[in-house]
Amino acid sequence: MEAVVPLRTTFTATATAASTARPRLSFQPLAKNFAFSRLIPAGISMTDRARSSLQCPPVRVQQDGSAVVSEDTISEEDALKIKEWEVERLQDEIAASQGIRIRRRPPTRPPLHYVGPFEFQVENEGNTPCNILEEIIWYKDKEVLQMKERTPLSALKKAISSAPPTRDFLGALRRSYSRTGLPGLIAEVKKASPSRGLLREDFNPVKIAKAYEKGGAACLSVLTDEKYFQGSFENLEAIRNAGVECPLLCKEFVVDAWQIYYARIKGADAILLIAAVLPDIDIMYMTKICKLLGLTALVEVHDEREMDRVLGIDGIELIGINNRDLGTFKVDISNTKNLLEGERGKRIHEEGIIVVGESGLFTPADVAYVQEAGVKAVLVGESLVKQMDPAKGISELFGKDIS
Ligand SMILES: O=P(O)(O)OC[C@@H](O)[C@@H](O)c1c[nH]c2ccccc12
Repeated sequence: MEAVVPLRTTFTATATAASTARPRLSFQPLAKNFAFSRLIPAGISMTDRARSSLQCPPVRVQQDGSAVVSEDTISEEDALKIKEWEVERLQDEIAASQGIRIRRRPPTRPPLHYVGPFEFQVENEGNTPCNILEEIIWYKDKEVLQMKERTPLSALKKAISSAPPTRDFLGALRRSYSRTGLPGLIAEVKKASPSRGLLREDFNPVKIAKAYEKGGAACLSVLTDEKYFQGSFENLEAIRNAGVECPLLCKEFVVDAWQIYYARIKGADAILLIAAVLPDIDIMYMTKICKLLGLTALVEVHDEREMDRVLGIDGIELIGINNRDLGTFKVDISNTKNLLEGERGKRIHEEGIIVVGESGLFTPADVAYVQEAGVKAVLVGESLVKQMDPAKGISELFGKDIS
C-alpha cells in the first residue's frame, strides 16, 4: 500500500579546504528506503567548504521503496514559486544561447517542492557577479523591484497621459549631421563612472547641460544610475525643466519595461537598451514600448555577435557601438570601425540605421576616425565633462566651433 509520508529531510555536506576526499554527506530521512535519487539529480558536485541543505517536500513512498512528491500537498503559493523559478531558469537559458553572459539576478536554489532536473546549487557558489556589468545588473534588478512597489505601472501610465510630448532625438542627430557635416554630438552629463572614478568635483548638471547646448550638442545623455555613476532621475528632470531644448537620452541599465515608462515621465526623449544585458525578445518588446511612448531606443552593442543579433530585429533605427567593454572597461575605438566593416556596414547603410560611436573619444582625430568608419553620431562624456568650460571642450573635440 502506498502511504503519504510528510517527510522533511535535510542533508548537509561539508568539506574542508585541506581535504581532497569527497565531501561527507549526512542524511536524516524520516522514512526508511527513501530513494534520494528521485529528488537529487546525479552529478552533484561539492566545492571545498561547500555547505548546503536541501529541504525535501512531502513525498509519497511507493511499495518499491522509491518516493514521489505528492503534488496535491503543494500549496498554490509554492506551485507559483516553482513556476517563477522555472521561468527564470528558462530565461537564463535563452539569454545564454544568444551569447549573453550577464545573468539578470544571482542564481538561486530551486524552491522547496521542485522535483525536476536542476543543476545543484551549492550555497554562495556562482553568487558572485562575473564582472562589474553583472554586479550593476543584479543591483538594478533589486532597485527596480523596490521602485515598482513605490510607483506601480498604472500610476506611471496615468502620469504619461498628461505628460508633454517627447522631442525628436533621431531628427536632431540627422539635422546636426547635415548642418555641420560632422557626427551629431550626444554630450553626456556624467559625474563619475566605475572605470574612471569621480570625473568632476563641482558637478552642476544643469549648468553643464546648458553649456553643452550652447556649444552645439545635438542631444544630451544624462546618467540616471545612482550607485555606480552618481547620476539621478532628479538630474534628468532638472535639465528638462531648466528649459534645455536638446532631446535627452536617459542613460540607464534597463532590465524591466517599467523603467521605460518611468524615464518617460522624468523627461526622457530616448533611452538606452544594452544588448549585452537584454535577450532579443526583450529588445523587441522594449523597442515597441519605446515607440508607443514616443521615445527613441538607442540599442547598444559591443561585439559582432551583438551587432548581428540587433540587425536581425525589425524596426531598429539607432545603434550605438560602445568602444568600452562594460565587463572589463577596456576601451578601443577601432571597435567602431571593426563592427561597421563589410556586410554589416552595407546593411546598416541600406536600412538607413544611424550608428553612434560611443566612448573613448578625445580628439578631432578620434572623431574623424569613427566618422570615416561610418558613424553619423558620437556619444561623448569624459573628455567634455572634465573641461572647465564644456562648450569650449566641444570646439576642441571637433577641431572647430560647431555651435
Ligand atoms: O566618457 P566616455 O568615454 O566619453 O563615454 C561616454 C559613454 O559612451 C559611456 O558613458 C557609456 C556608453 N555606454 C554606457 C552604458 C552605461 C553607462 C555608460 C555608458
